[in-house]
Amino acid sequence: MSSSLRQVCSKLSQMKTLVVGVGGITNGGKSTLAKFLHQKIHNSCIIAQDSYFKDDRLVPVDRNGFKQYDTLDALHMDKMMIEVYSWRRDPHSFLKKRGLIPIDSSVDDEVYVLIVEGFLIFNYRPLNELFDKRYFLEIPYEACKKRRSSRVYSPPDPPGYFDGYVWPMYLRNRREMEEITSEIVYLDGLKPKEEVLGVVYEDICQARNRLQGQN
Ligand SMILES: Nc1ncnc2c1ncn2[C@@H]1O[C@H](COP(=O)(O)OP(=O)(O)O)[C@@H](O)[C@H]1O
Ligand SMILES: NC(=O)c1ccc[n+]([C@@H]2O[C@H](COP(=O)(O)O)[C@@H](O)[C@H]2O)c1
Repeated sequence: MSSSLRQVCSKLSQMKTLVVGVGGITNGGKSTLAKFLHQKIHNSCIIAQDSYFKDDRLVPVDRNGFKQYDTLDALHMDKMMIEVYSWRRDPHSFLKKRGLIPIDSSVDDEVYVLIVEGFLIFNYRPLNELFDKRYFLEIPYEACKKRRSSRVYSPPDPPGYFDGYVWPMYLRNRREMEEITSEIVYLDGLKPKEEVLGVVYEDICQARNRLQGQN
């Protein structure tokens, strides 16, 4: 192996990484929390599951005529995993390519933090097994229905979609998630934002400090 290649390999192996999952119910506050963490944590970035929805023409309807958006089949999980693996291979270059750190910066000792955000991130086994920390935001039926009614998706929710499709799918997906994973920190998404964000931030800082202290 050439000495420059050896140097690169050594730098990569020195990089300490933390993969944080921010999952939860629709409108539970996932993207609010993920954005806050990204703003506060140096060397962090977000990969959001929402960016991987398939084109509407590829999403089938169920027997009630509702578009089946709330399943893993509605998402390009293969493409999402390519992004995640790309970060894992070399987080420093990943951040540089996305303009999140200066192009001429060199690898530093700080932990690189990947924040993966989405409503079905813990249901997809190849992704779920990569998390060091898992957070799940939950809010009750009424609050969820209210928040969802003021959000406009593309395509927008048709009449009856929440009760006829979104809520039953939430219950089903949550059951499936709990069958495959147990190490989840549940968060009450009705609590004031500052409180929810503060608790998670402190928890991640502790995990990061522990990692940083390891040689
Ligand atoms: N703790 C909270 N208390 C009250 N409203 C919140 C809280 N967290 C998020 N929200 C609001 O709920 C809506 C959905 O939040 P968002 O972060 O987009 O949810 P998600 O990404 O889970 O769908 C937004 O209007 C947001 O401002
Ligand atoms: N982004 C899209 O293309 C799209 C389209 C239709 C519905 N949705 C909805 O997005 C929800 C998941 O995202 P949130 O957790 O951000 O609400 C799902 O409940 C799904 O019904 C998204």
